[in-house]
Amino acid sequence: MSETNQASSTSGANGGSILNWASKSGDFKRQDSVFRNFISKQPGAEFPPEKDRYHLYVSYACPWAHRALIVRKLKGLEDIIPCTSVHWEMLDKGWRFATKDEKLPGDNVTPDPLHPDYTHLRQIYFGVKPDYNGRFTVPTLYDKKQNKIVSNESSEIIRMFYTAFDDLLPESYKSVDLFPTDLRKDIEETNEWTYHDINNGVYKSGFATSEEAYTNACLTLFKSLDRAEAHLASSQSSQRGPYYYGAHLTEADVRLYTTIVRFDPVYVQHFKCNIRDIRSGYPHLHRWLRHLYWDLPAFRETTQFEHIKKHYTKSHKQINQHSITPLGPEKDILGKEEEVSAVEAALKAARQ
Ligand SMILES: N[C@@H](CCC(=O)N[C@@H](CS)C(=O)NCC(=O)O)C(=O)O
Repeated sequence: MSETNQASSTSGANGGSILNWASKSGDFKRQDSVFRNFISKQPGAEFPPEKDRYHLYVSYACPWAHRALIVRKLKGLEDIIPCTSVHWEMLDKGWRFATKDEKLPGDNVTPDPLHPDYTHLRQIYFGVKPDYNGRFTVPTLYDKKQNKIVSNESSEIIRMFYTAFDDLLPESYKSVDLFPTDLRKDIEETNEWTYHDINNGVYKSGFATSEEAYTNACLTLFKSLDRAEAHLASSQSSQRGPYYYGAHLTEADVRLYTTIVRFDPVYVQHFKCNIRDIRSGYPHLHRWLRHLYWDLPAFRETTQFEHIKKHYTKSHKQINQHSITPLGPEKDILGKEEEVSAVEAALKAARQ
C-alpha cells in the first residue's frame, strides 16, 4: 500500500474497524503495544541518549500520552526530546495532525515537523514498518536518525525518561527521581490494580457492549477508587502527604493523575462512570488532584481540557453518535480551595 493509501484506508490495523474495540462478550480489550525498545546508555546500544534525536508524538487528549508529557517536563527534557501533539479528533483513519491553519490550545499542536506531507500518525507507523498491523497509538517515541519507532508503550517510555538522558541534564533535573528504590515494590503493586481497574477500568466501563461487562468494570473501578481514596486518607492524615507516597512525587502520582483529571469532565458521563464523581465523592483524591494541577506546572501545563473533552465526545461515535460535547461540569477542575456547593454546605454545617 502506498503511504497515501495507508492514510486514507478506513479499515483499522488487524482488519477490523478502527473504532471496534470490544470482544464478543462485550468486554473491552486493549492491545499490547508493539514497539518495545529502550533508549540506553550501554555502549553499542541501538538507541543511545542524544539531544534532538528522538521525537515524541502525543495527544493532549490521551491519558497514556499524558504520562509521557508530564515526565518529559518534570525531567527537563523538553529541549532534548521535541514533541508534537496530534489534533484531538480521531476518526476512522486514526489520529491526524493539525493543519497549519488550525490553532489549538497547548504547545506543539502543529503539522508533523519531520514529515510535512504526512496527514495522519499512521503514516509514521507505515513509514517505519510497511506491514505494521497493530494500532496507531500515542505516545510514540520516534528515532529520526534511524527512522525507527523506539517505543509506543507509555509505561516504558516514562521509565526511559527517568534516567536515560541524565548525563545531558543539570543536577536539578538529574536529581528528580520518580521511581525511588525504597518505594519501587509499593509502586509496582499499586500500578497493578491502578492500571487494570482505574486507568484501563474507565475504558472497560465505557467501551463495554454488554450490560454485564459494563457493570463488572464499573463496580471494579469504583472499588479501586475507594481503595485509592482510603490510601490517600491515611497518608494525608498522618501528615505524610501531599503525594501518593507522602513527601515524594513518584510514578504512582503520574499514573493516577492522568485518569483522575479526566474523570469528572469526561468519564463520569461519556464512559458511564457515574456512581460518584471525584469532586463530591472523593475528598482526598480531590485534594491530591488539585494540588498536582495547581501547584506543579508539569501537571497543569500538560493538561488541556479542550483536547480532552472534544476528543472523547467527538471521536467515539459508537458511544456518542451525534458528537455533541456536554457543557458540564461547570468547571473542568475546581480551584484549590473551592468545593461544589453541597460539599461547601456540609463543611459549613460541620464547623457550626
Ligand atoms: N499501552 C499503550 C496504550 C496507548 C493507547 O491506547 N493510546 C490511545 C489513545 S488514548 C490511542 O492512541 N488509540 C488509538 C487506537 O487504538 O487506534 C500505552 O500505554 O502507551
